[in-house]
Amino acid sequence: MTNAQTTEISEPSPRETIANLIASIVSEPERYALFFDIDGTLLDLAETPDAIKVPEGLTDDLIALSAHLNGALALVTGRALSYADTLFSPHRFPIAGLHGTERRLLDGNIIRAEPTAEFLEVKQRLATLPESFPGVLVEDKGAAVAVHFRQVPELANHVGEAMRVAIAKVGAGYTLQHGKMVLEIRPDNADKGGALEAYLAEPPFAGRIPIAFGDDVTDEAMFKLVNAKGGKSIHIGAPTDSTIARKRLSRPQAVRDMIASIVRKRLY
Ligand SMILES: O=P(O)(O)OC[C@H]1O[C@H](O[C@H]2O[C@H](CO)[C@@H](O)[C@H](O)[C@H]2O)[C@H](O)[C@@H](O)[C@@H]1O
Ligand SMILES: [Mg+2]
Repeated sequence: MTNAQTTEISEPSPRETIANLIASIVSEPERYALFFDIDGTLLDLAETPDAIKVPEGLTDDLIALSAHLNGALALVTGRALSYADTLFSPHRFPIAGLHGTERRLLDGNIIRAEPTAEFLEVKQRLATLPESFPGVLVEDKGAAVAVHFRQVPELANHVGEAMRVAIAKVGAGYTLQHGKMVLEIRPDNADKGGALEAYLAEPPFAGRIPIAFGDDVTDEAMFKLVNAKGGKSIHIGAPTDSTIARKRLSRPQAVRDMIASIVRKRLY
């Protein structure tokens, strides 16, 4: 039977939960480290990798939020680090690219994966895939390669088959990464969880509670680490999406609104 007491101790609504989190980050910034995925989290998804838009004001808001956190804000993306840098240029955020395979260190040096000869050969062959499958798009990311079929979803099975053949040819040291209308071959020696762990071992991130935002399969590794560390994992997407994240925002605009809200509350 429901009574007044059960009502009082009921869980806060998702909106209240996010509002409480915003209030905590505003009032106690020294407690938190924030980690953002890029595509589908900070930025709306687009038809092709190069068609994404960084909304006006987002870079400034991220810079302000980073300053509020004394620098404890990093981007953790499947994009190549060098490409991710261009999105927020000339600012240089701490960034882990290629799903954690590349990472800029505090001193500015970048840890990178060295592609094997086998990988480079396979990448070259994959570049010709659009000749057999028009509409498929091959994204050369240096030490990784992505094959997109967002514009030709009916070719998903053909891309899957081509990528299974390709990964078998590449051999050890690489893995097949699933994503949104994309399959990638990337080094298997790292993931986004490992990137977070590495950041959390360094100042200004060390000793802080991690909060991670992500929308895709690759972000589950960050959520796993964050959940284990008692942090906050926030999935961007529908309530029916399969995720181990414990909180949810519906779309990238909601993430941008949350960032703007922290920044404005801090300024006023
Ligand atoms: O980890 P992320 O920052 O989310 O990067 C994941 C992949 O994002 C990009 O592909 C996705 O976004 C494209 C642009 O919106 C979209 O056209 C594509 O269908 C998505 O899969 C990027 O191109 C990949 O390299 C990233 O791994
Ligand atoms: Mg994403």
